[in-house]
Amino acid sequence: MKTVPTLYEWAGGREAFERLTELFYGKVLQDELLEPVFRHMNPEHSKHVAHFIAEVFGGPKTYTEDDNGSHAGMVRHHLGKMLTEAQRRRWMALLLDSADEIGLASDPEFRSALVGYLEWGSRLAIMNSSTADNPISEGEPMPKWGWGETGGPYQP
Ligand code: HEM
Repeated sequence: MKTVPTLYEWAGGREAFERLTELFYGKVLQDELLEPVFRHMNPEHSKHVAHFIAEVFGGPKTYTEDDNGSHAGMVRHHLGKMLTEAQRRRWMALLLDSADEIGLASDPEFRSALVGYLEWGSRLAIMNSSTADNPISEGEPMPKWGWGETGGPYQP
């Protein structure tokens, strides 16, 4: 039986995600729509986001174990930020430009999974940014993303 690699393995592991977010947040700070919301980001921000996505994609538990993060903690960073759809679209565009520029795997299957995850996560980030109440409780597991489908319609 063939073993299916995780998205994390396919992408090239931790280093690939760290390169991706490093380039991306450099672009963000040059962008007129996004710079105002990221101006005061933590110096570890880029690494934390890389580790979050890597863990969701089946990599090691770096975000939850070494960075002291959690799913609820990640969501908390977005609460009350009042992010807009225009900012989300720019965020997506710059992240996908960065993926191309670092030469991240560009096969249709990987990119479909990557874009699917980023669309899902970025839309939730915008929704969460318009409330003060965290919809995710402490202790809830990290999301998991693989090669397949999301598995059902949106449930509020
Ligand atoms: C898949 C989508 C996303 C993921 C996985 C994600 C992940 C994260 C993580 C892990 C943090 C905490 C970083 C830290 O510990 O320093 C964070 C913070 C933040 N994110 Fe996101 N995010 C996503 C989408 C977005 C989008 C679309 C926006 C805005 C357009 C956004 C805006 C922010 C802001 C403003 C912060 C706080 C920055 C600060 O510390 O000042 N995020 N995000």
